[in-house]
Amino acid sequence: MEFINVSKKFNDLKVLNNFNIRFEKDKITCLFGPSGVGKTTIANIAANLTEIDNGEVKVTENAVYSFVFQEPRLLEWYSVYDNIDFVLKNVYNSDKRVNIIKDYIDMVELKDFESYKPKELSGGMAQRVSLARAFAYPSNVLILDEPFKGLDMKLKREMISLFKKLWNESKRTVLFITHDVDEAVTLSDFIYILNEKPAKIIDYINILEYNDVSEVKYRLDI
Ligand SMILES: Nc1ncnc2c1ncn2[C@@H]1O[C@H](COP(=O)(O)OP(=O)(O)OP(=O)(O)O)[C@@H](O)[C@H]1O
Repeated sequence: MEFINVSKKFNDLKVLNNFNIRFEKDKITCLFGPSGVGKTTIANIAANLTEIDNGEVKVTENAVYSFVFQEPRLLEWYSVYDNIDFVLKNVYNSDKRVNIIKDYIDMVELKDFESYKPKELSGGMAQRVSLARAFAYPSNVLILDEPFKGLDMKLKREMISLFKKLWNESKRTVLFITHDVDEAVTLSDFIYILNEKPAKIIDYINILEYNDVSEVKYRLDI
């Protein structure tokens, strides 16, 4: 997926001006940078949720998207099971759905909670449902917009390793937005460091080129 000379303004605010970026297929690419720099705007353009003013966005053919946000965004009146079922209704027949949903509920270790409603879950459990829902959906592009923000350190580490497990079993092109150095270094294959307005890529890191993550952390410590 690639942006070529993309420009986007909100009223008088130029968020992107002739902006170029590339997201590799089935890799995790991180957009790292301060609040307001345009990370969510880039993800929304990639997902075709925001129109651009100028330029070109080349998207994988048959791109299908799923999302995980900071808030789990579950349907309050539905159970854990039904929240996942809801997004799969138009995709699979009921027999197939049952198997997929059970598998994913199992993978996020919520087997005993499938009939619980979101308000009966902890924040971490609710976020696990939203991860399961995003992976259960047959997307090939996954957008993670600060999905671990607000979780304590222990929960964050658990969620990151759970994410890796799910992703290793079912790889997709991931756009991962974060402000958090540890998250960026632990999860990403590639990191774009953004700054300035309109947004500029001030550094690009291929994590695979590093044996020592402390060097990457140093580069992210801007
Ligand atoms: N729909 C919109 N209408 C007007 N302004 C917008 C809109 N969406 C984003 N903006 C503005 O564009 C700029 C970039 O916003 P964006 O949400 O992309 O930044 P971000 O890097 O994702 O920030 P954060 O890390 O805080 O989520 C901000 O100044 C924001 O106020």
